[in-house]
Amino acid sequence: MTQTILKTHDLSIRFGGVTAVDHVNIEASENELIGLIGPNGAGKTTLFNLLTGVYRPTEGDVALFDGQKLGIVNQQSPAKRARLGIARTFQNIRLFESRTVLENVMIAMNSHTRAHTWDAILRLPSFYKHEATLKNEARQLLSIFDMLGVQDTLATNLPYGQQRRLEIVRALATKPKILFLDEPAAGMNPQETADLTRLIKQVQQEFKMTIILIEHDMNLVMAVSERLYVLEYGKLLASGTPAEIQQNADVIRAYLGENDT
Ligand SMILES: Nc1ncnc2c1ncn2[C@@H]1O[C@H](COP(=O)(O)OP(=O)(O)OP(=O)(O)O)[C@@H](O)[C@H]1O
Repeated sequence: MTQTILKTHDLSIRFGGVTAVDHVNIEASENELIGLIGPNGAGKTTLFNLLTGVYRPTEGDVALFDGQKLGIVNQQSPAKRARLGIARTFQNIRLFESRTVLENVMIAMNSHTRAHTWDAILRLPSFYKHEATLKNEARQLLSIFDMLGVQDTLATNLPYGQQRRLEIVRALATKPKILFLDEPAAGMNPQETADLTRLIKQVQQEFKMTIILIEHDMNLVMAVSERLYVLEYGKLLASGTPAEIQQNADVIRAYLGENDT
């Protein structure tokens, strides 16, 4: 039986007069791949910011489970949230540009494993052992993403599509239980998008993690998602399988309305 790993209860946030997320109730199970779609300004990124604890809700909450209730996301510090198993990528790329690809991944791992500061300062044997283990794990991750060949390249010198992939590798490096991807295909060319579609599926299968993604590329989101939630004006408009959503009259109207403007 699949276990619920995340569940929201009447999740809402208001900015002045705008209710950007309005009493949204969603849930995700272990190893499930969920797409979050909706017209521009529907509240998708704001919902992500609530789910990952960046924003505090005006009303409602986000609970995480691991067989039992782990805690309410927005009551935890960012470090505690990472330890609860949440990782995300952002619409705009946030890499350490002047560090190599390998260093970028190792830094992400290190922030998660919390290397012992004194070991590092004193250069104790345990420091070198820790460093070697991290390097090994980082290289394994890069190899899955076909990026071992660029491990010594500075992040800033990578082509755009590879920078986006590196962001996903960095998020995976923290060994999350839930991975949030905010428009991972934004700005990618069709070939890069096709490669990414395969990779997202591969990550879900190999790492057995829950993935929740926002994506405007309908081919990608319909190809990878097992279930979709559709937002409109901050409210949940529909949920269902890709086939159900593609035939949902309310969803078609919401998207056609967007194209009319
Ligand atoms: N910090 C904020 N302050 C005020 N209003 C905000 C803030 N963040 C979002 N909003 C408003 O909330 C609504 C939802 O915005 P959001 O960015 O979440 O939509 P979205 O579905 O992610 O859009 P897009 O697909 O264009 O990225 C919009 O009306 C937006 O202007």
